[in-house]
Amino acid sequence: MHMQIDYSLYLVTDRRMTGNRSLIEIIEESIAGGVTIVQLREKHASTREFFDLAVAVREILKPHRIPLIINDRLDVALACGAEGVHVGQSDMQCRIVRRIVDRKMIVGVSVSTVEEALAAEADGADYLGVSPVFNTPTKTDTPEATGLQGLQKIRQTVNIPIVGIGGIHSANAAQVVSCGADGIAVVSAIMASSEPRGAARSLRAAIDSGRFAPEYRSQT
Ligand SMILES: Cc1ncc(COP(=O)(O)OP(=O)(O)O)c(N)n1
Ligand SMILES: Cc1ncsc1CCOP(=O)(O)O
Ligand SMILES: [Mg+2]
Repeated sequence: MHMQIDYSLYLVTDRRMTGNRSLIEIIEESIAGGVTIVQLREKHASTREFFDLAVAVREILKPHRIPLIINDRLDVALACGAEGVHVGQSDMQCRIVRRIVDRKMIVGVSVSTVEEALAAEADGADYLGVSPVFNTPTKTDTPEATGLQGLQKIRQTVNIPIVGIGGIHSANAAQVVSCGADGIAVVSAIMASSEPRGAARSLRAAIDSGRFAPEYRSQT
């Protein structure tokens, strides 16, 4: 088994949003603001570029004991010594990933329905990315948004940790958490912010307030 993972504030990177800033600097700032887990998401990099970047990101996460998750690519995750890999419904299936790696590797799976959630849990997923909770311009090739109600249904169905992703920012993060999510995963709320440390801090405050706001649960 791997160490206990804190999924509460999950940063998913996107270099299209970094402008002239360095990805490493944004990640470091976001950690100072309270990010607990980082996914390197590179949809256009060459394999070599992806690997080199993964090694560099891993170096900065290590002293903070923050797990690195690699999007889509189990080969890159294994090669750079990342703690985990995240796969979606059109990526390598979780049960096939599990044939290759043991329980030490964190495997996350994107789901948007109760059926997908149950299948991923049975296949050995460590956590689920409920995706997308809200529509988002960051990723448009998605199934219909689950909304808070869909997220809640999935929460009531599976026993593994779940994070909400898609259109989440400091004004709605508390609701997502109060619906039972173990955390929120964000791209633009941190990556597109001119102040990633402050953005992460605001998200952290919202997450913490959501944990103490069970009243949302009965409303959704
Ligand atoms: C935490 C988290 N949840 C969902 C996703 C989406 O994964 P996927 O559906 O495979 O889409 P891409 O990110 O690969 O475009 C995610 N990356 N992370
Ligand atoms: C990677 C991903 N998977 C589902 S929605 C999404 C993008 C989320 O981006 P944002 O946090 O900017 O809405
Ligand atoms: Mg994917």
